[in-house]
Amino acid sequence: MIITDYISTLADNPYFGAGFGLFGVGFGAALLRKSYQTSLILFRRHYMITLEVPCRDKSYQWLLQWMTYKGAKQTQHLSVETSFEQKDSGHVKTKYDFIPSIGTHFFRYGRSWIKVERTREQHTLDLHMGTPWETVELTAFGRNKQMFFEILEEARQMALERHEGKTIMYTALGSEWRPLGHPRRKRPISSVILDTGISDKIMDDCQEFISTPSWYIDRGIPYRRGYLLYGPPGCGKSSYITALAGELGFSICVLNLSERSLSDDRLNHLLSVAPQQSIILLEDIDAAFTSREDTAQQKAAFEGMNRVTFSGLLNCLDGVASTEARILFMTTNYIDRLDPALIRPGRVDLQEYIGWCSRDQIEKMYLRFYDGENAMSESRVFSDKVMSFQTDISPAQIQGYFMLHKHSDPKDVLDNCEMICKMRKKG
Ligand SMILES: Nc1ncnc2c1ncn2[C@@H]1O[C@H](COP(=O)(O)OP(=O)(O)OP(=O)(O)O)[C@@H](O)[C@H]1O
Repeated sequence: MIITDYISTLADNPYFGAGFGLFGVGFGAALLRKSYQTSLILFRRHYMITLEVPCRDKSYQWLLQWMTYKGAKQTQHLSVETSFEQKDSGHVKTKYDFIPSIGTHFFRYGRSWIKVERTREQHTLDLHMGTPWETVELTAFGRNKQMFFEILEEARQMALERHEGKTIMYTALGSEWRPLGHPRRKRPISSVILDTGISDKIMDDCQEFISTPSWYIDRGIPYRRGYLLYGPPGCGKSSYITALAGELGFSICVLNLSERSLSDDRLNHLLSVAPQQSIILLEDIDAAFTSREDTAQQKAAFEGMNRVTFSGLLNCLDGVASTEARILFMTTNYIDRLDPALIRPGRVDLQEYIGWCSRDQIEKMYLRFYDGENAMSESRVFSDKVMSFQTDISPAQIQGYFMLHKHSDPKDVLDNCEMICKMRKKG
């Protein structure tokens, strides 16, 4: 009784009525907001698709390029990426690419709209690169993931087309491979003139290796092949490997074993994450390690120079078998300084001496540089003269000499041959 009296007095109280009304409005608004949020979440969950691409992923760079070409026209908020491109004429051109900046952008892709959110974490670093952590998130209506596959594939194709006819050189940065400068134009294999049969022998071996993965896998043999090119400087070891990579459509990952920050673990990691279809190149391998039979004094000179140990390197070379072809090239000027363990079969499967010019090489080099009507006979005279010096001549010396006589008469070229001996051994 007392309670009903109390309620009826409250109902008559205008302040209470107004308060209750306000409470009702607030409650209603909160309910509306909550249900709006819930339905938004449900809508996003069931009717929208999202793709997050972190900067560590391989497709991140492709996607940025894709956004540069597809999206930059459709947004007004841009950041710039400056690059230099060398033309065939040698002229260097500066290029500015506009990438949609950090923030939210809307692009049209086919008939759909996509929201592209590029974010950069101020407090998180990509520890390997030392750069701020970035992600790109794509959001679209619908449930069809196919669109994202198409975008990634388009971005990948775009990246491949940019590199068509080029050889990409990679260098190790932290625990990752990063392109070193711009992709270079492929060097024609015919421009590197080695002694008869050597070029074909290496090329055939590589091609045979690449085309027979199942042969290795069926027999439980690790699917990798090691090559050693040795010989005096300036005879074409590096040039040949570059040309070979171009011919095979491979990129080149150059590793400097003398680098101080390279540890056994990092080397192992780098070898296992090398880009697909790439040649790993360890140049001047003798500079990093000497033969174990060398004197203690010599050993001491190398100890502490870097953190890759000899046994660490051997382990890395023997590393985990992968289904991806691994082609590793080593070069040295001094094969006798190498430890036999480093070049035993399995680590080095094919070794070739790339030596001083033979008569045949000299003639072929002449014909590559001069193509007058008497070039054939001139090339023979030229090679006779060079051979008569009875001294070791490298192709780099011959190339250096021809460069001095770019526009000279053949007669001048033949008459001044002695200059070749004065050229530095490596051009
Ligand atoms: N066999 C060759 N045919 C054509 N050009 C060559 C040849 N050998 C060397 N050259 C030229 O000489 C220069 C030096 O050659 P390269 O660096 O390939 O020699 P290398 O044997 O790797 O020397 P190093 O042992 O010092 O590294 C290049 O410009 C290259 O074009």
